[in-house]
Amino acid sequence: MTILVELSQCRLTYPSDTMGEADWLALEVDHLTVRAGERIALLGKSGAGKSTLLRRLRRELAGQTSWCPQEPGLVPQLKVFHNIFSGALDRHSALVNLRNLLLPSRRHQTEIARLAEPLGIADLLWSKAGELSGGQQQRVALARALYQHKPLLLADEPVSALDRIQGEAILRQLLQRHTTSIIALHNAPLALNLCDRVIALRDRRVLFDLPTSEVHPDNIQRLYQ
Ligand SMILES: Nc1ncnc2c1ncn2[C@@H]1O[C@H](COP(=O)(O)OP(=O)(O)OP(=O)(O)O)[C@@H](O)[C@H]1O
Repeated sequence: MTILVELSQCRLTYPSDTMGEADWLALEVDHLTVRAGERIALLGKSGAGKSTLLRRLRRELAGQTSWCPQEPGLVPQLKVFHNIFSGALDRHSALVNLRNLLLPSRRHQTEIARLAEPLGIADLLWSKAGELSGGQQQRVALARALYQHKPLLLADEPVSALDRIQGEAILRQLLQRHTTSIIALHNAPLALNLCDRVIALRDRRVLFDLPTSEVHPDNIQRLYQ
C-alpha cells in the first residue's frame, strides 16, 4: 500500500510561555507510517496529544485532506448552506463563490442537499448556523469536511456531540466516503468496531500502535488508567 506520510523521531512541541525557556514537548513519535486505505483511530485520555498529532499530519498532507476540527468553527451569522459551501472555496472560481454567497445556484443547492441528507441536516440548510444545537453544528462541520471531496479524512472527535447510535451511523458514512481516515475518538468501543488500526497515545508517547484485531482489553485499560 502507498505510504502517505511517515514521521520519524518527531517531537511535537509548543512554544513555552516563558521567554528563554525550551519549547514544551506535547508528543514524541519514534516512527509512524500512514498508508493509503487505512482507517486509523487515535485514542488516549484528554490531553494525550491526539489533536496535536492530527494537526501535524494535516500539515504534512496539505492539500490532500478533508479536515474536520474539534470545534466546528462555523460562521454563526451565515446559513448552513454557506458554511458547508465554504469548505471548498478553492474548488470554484471567485465569481462562482461570490454568486453562491448572494444567490446559491440550483446545482450547488442540490449537491449540498444530497450531502446533508444522510447527516440529517437537509432541512436546516437555510437556518443560521449560530442558531443550531451543538450536535447539529457538529454535523454541519462534517458536511463541510465532506464537501471538500478529498481522499483522506482527518477528523478530531467528529461525533462527540451525537448520541451513540447516530454517532456510529455517521462515523460509518465518513469512513465509507474516504479512502483513508485518521480520526481522534474518545469512544474506544466505537474505534475498535469501525477502524482497522489503533494508535494509542499516553504520557507524551505512542503507547501502542496495533491492528484493531490485536488490541486486547488490557491494552485499553492501561491506556485510560
Ligand atoms: N496551542 C497550544 N499551546 C500550548 N500547549 C498546547 C496547545 N495545544 C495543546 N497543548 C498541550 O498539548 C498537550 C496535548 O494536547 P492535545 O490538544 O493534542 O490533546 P488531545 O489528546 O487532543 O486532548 P482532548 O482529547 O482533550 O482534545 C496538552 O497538554 C495541551 O495542554
